[in-house]
Amino acid sequence: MIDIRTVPSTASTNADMLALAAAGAGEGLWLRAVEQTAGRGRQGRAWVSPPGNLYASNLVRLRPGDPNPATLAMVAAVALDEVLRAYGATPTIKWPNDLLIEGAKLTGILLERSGDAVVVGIGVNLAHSPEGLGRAVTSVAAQGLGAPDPELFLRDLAEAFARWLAVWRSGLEPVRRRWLERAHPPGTALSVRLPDQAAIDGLFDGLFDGLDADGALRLRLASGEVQVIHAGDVFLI
Ligand SMILES: O=C(O)CCCC[C@@H]1SC[C@@H]2NC(=O)N[C@@H]21
Repeated sequence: MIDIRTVPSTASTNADMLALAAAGAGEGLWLRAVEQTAGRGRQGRAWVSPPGNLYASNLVRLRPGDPNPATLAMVAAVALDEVLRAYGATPTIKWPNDLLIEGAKLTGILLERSGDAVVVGIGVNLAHSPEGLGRAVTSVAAQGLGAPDPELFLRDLAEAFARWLAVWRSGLEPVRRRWLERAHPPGTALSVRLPDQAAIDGLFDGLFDGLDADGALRLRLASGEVQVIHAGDVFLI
């Protein structure tokens, strides 16, 4: 059952949802904050969170036989893509889980796990595109579409997420197929930075070669070899 709670301000809805999960909250709970004072991004980065954009976290309780929990980011991405299209935007998905418009970042997805609880945190630039990520950013409003009401947007997103979650539970493949339909095409030039940036081989350039069956990125290197990448930052080049 979908249950949406809204608070005016908090440090991070992901942190709050992890605490709620530890206290026994059930699947389907969403927490939205009008603003966050310590929003969390991927790989330890901050997520600047002024009022006007969507900041929300959702709780999934893993069940035996569920696909790889990391692929819940794909569930979030295809649900977000569907709702954004209903609002008139035409994003492109970039691995692992960014939605972009003309190369500029529109959304962020952060998964955090504790035992059988996976918190799916979602930020969507509805009204503003906060700078400081070191990359191009955009918002729905900047696309000339008007800024959607975050609460109404979240209701649509919660419904789409629940539907795609049920699909995911029947197997990853339909989610993977929709993800690929909405992603940049095969052959797109990508640059990948692995999480351990100090590693001597931490940067790969190559061509997008789809996803493997588990949702990992396939990158075709200049040598022709395909590198399968499970975690990292990906840039369009
Ligand atoms: O770096 C990214 O791309 C992921 C950003 C995720 C931000 C969202 S906003 C709601 C939830 N609460 C957080 O603290 N982070 C996520």
